[in-house]
Amino acid sequence: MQLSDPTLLKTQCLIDGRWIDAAGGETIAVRNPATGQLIANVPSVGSEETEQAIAAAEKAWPAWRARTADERSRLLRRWFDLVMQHQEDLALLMTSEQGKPLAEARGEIAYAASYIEWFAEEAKRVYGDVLPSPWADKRLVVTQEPVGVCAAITPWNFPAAMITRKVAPALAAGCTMIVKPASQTPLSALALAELACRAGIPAGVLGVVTGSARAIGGVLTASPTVRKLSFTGSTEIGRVLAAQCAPTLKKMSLELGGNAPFIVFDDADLDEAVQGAIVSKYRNTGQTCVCANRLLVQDGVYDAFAEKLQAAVAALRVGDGMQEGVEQGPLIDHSALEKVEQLVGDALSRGARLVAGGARHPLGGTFYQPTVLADVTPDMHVAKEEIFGPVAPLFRFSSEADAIRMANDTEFGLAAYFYTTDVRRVWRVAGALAYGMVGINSGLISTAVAPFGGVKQSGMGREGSKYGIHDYIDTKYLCMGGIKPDSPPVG
Ligand SMILES: NC(=O)C1=CN([C@@H]2O[C@H](COP(=O)(O)OP(=O)(O)OC[C@H]3O[C@@H](n4cnc5c(N)ncnc54)[C@H](OP(=O)(O)O)[C@@H]3O)[C@@H](O)[C@H]2O)C=CC1
Ligand SMILES: O=C(O)CCCC(=O)O
Repeated sequence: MQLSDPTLLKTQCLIDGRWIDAAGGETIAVRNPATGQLIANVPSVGSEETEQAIAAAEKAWPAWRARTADERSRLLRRWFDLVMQHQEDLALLMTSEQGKPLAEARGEIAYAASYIEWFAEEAKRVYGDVLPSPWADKRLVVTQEPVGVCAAITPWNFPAAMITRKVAPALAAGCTMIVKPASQTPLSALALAELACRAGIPAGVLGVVTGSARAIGGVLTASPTVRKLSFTGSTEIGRVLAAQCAPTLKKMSLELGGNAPFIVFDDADLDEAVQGAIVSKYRNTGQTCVCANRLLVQDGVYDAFAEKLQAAVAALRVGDGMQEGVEQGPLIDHSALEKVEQLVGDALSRGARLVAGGARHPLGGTFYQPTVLADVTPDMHVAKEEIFGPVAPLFRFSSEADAIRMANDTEFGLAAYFYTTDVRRVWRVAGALAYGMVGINSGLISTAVAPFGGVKQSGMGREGSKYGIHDYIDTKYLCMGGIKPDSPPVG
């Protein structure tokens, strides 16, 4: 990996504006999932360093919140500019540690930067309110205040965007934040932090700690100083963190697992639906929480859709993401590969039919062939579990009511998609789907301007959009008495 700016390869944690190693010198190895090669070692810090990061964030908070929204906005804007100036280096770092194709990594850097830009703008739009008073001698005012010291725990599948989607609104609102990135992809987080420092974000306002998830997570969740935790990852760990945050009653944003239905009705434009399915299912080699997990296809177009999808999947180029033209990288690690293998094996053993792929890729390592399974039924594990791999299971349905029942038959409620050309059906189905986000004739829904988040076991809170900053704000009510009865009324 040849970076134009080699100083972006940071291998230390950021605490109180200083780059530090673990007190005991322990490290975590970061490897390229496409080659298995060691890229770098980063510190494996524990509770002591995490306490220091919290103390630094607490110390930095009063001055940071006291800055005007415009000042915070300008610093964020400078950070955005630097991220975009270093897009290529950041993309190279990401592909090296995460495996996604370079074109997707470049796209993720622009996507990550868009959250910084968006919240730099939103920083100036956190409005209070004046309420009509029920008392002649009192004025009622509502102010919006930063919640304080925040923490973020982020996953490996979007090593940059999941960080900026949390840090940018937190900093815009006047909070400080400590980030614990996934151990498999810390380099993107550290490079972003380096650029935040260069942008002039003051010491302590942003901290990054890498290391033992349990130790760091334990301290962040137990600390009464940390007033909010934002987590993206598995539902299983989300529940653990929610329990750990309960004693200190922190605010929480949880962006957890999904089991997205992708419904194709008889009246859909099939070519558009296939294109949408490729984007939704195979983006990041199927490793996103909004990836289509169950493709529900109506009787009348089932065979035609399967055939077209098979052809599109056969054209996908698998390989090392560093190679130009590659569209499918490796899975993140061997346990992800084994999970995908087990899910496919279970489906085939219960009567699913193989349409494409269905095995490890000849490239070896953690590469898996883009796969399509037909005749999949609700008793198979793929119907219930988040696949997190390049496997598209096709289910058959006959009526709209069946499709809605099958789509909602899951504990998850993050994203859903459907394809139809009937405008009345659009409104009926969109209203009936129990999901936080619905793509209609679109397989790609993510953007910084829209609220991202789920219902049911997919979590709580919204990220991005005008709503995203509210997760970092406390509403305060001021009741001002003693106003002379002849003062002019307000509100
Ligand atoms: N919603 C989403 O976007 C994601 C969903 N997933 C789902 O989860 C499955 C497993 O992936 P996995 O990476 O293990 O996801 P996890 O939920 O285990 O990891 C996500 C983040 O949580 C951290 N973490 C793990 N355990 C703890 C803990 N006890 N306390 C505090 N932090 C913790 C991880 O740290 P560390 O890396 O150090 O372990 C990482 O930073 C995937 O197959 C997929 O189904 C996974 C990633 C993202
Ligand atoms: O999988 C995730 O949790 C990240 C969501 C990616 C997106 O914003 O589309």
